[in-house]
Amino acid sequence: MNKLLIRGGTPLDGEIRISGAKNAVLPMMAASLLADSPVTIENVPHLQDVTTTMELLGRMGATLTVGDQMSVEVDTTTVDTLEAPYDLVRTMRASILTLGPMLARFKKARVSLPGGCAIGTRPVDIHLKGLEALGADVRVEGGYIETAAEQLVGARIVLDQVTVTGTENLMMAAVFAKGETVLENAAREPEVVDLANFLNAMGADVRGAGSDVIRIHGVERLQGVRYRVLPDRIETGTYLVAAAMTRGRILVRDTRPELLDAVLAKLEKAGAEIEVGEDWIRLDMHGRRPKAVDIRTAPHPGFPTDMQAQFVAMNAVAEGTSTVVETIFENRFMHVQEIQRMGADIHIEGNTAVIRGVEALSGAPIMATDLRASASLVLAGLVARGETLVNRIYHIDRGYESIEEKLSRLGANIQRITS
Ligand SMILES: CC(=O)N[C@H]1[C@@H](OP(=O)(O)OP(=O)(O)OC[C@H]2O[C@@H](n3ccc(=O)[nH]c3=O)[C@H](O)[C@@H]2O)O[C@H](CO)[C@@H](O)[C@@H]1O
Ligand SMILES: C=C(OP(=O)(O)O)C(=O)O
Repeated sequence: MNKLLIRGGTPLDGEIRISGAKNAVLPMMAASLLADSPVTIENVPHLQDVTTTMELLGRMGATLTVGDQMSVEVDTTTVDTLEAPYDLVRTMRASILTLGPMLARFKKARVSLPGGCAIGTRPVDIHLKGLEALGADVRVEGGYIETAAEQLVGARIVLDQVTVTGTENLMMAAVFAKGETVLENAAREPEVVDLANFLNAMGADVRGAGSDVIRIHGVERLQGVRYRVLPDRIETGTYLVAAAMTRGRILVRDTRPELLDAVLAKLEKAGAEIEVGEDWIRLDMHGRRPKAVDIRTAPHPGFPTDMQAQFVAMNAVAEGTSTVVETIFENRFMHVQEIQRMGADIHIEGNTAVIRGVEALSGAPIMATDLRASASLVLAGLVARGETLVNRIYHIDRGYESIEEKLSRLGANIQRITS
């Protein structure tokens, strides 16, 4: 099993480029099931989740071709198996995103229930209620969601809770529905907007994405397009935090600063000097220790839960005491006990972590439990004295492209150990 060995203590210094967004490319690959001619997605990141999605679409019978410029062509005209099986869904929850498009285009779908994961129970009840509201017959049997509908019909759907993949699934399900579908209390994440733009480029009529009301007018068909996926704002934020907590400086290229307002505001509060251009962000700590910042996660445009763990790691070595409140997932503090093993002073009470910044962490063997928790442990390793060995890094490979190469380019002492 692969591990990362980190020798901490070097301030990061240099520049890197950001990859395409995992959480935008995965729904787009699923949405390619809606097109009746091949779709080409550009700026596809080299991630385990992308490989899993390619395998999933391949098993359905789609033809996938990897092209130049990080592009992937998906031809779903050859699809003959309308199922997302458990062995793939269990490794990647985002497989649930095939449910809406499969139902819309092929009138039926069978998708394994994703189940819980390290960060929480993560039910999909809102996805299923929404499909029923569109007129689908939905049954859960033997761990599988089975759904069918000859013709979906537009409806007004008020989502009980803001859900990103729920919004995306229903948006995709509704593209061929008769009449208008209105999604209220919709997620406003940039990846939802990117998916809507992608669907519209294929010929769909989706309006209002980025606000909490999305209107979808059903159309007859969607055709293939060439589309470039937006940059990954969470990868961007992770490298910025890495630079801030090592008291370093960084230039991040090929990103979109306006997608990170909440994160950049917190980094400035932590003492970082930040400069932005159209597609770049420069952060400089001028060698200073970061100041602790309070965090409360919230749906976009609030502070992203996917950046919470990284800020916990920064606060662990920052000057002062902070509170970090996780409001989206009930169990997203798995990184805390590992960072404590490195000498951090953190107390958890319910959904709140109280963090007293310490001068230094010390390297230790630690265990990654989920994607962003793993990233936070790597960050902690970068500032720790001595060696940190991060185990179970397959979680990191789900969402970070070549993390050790990018960090090495910034001067970090990090290497992958394969065994
Ligand atoms: C592939 C992808 O885009 N993943 C992102 C997506 O996950 P995902 O779309 O799974 O997360 P949701 O936005 O759905 O989850 C938000 C909250 O709603 C709850 N909920 C959701 C659906 C439902 O049917 N019932 C229900 O109760 C969840 O348990 C959670 O407490 O948004 C999360 C929140 O920004 C991010 O952390 C993930 O990185
Ligand atoms: C929780 C995440 O991803 P997923 O929804 O794919 O598990 C994440 O990207 O931090």
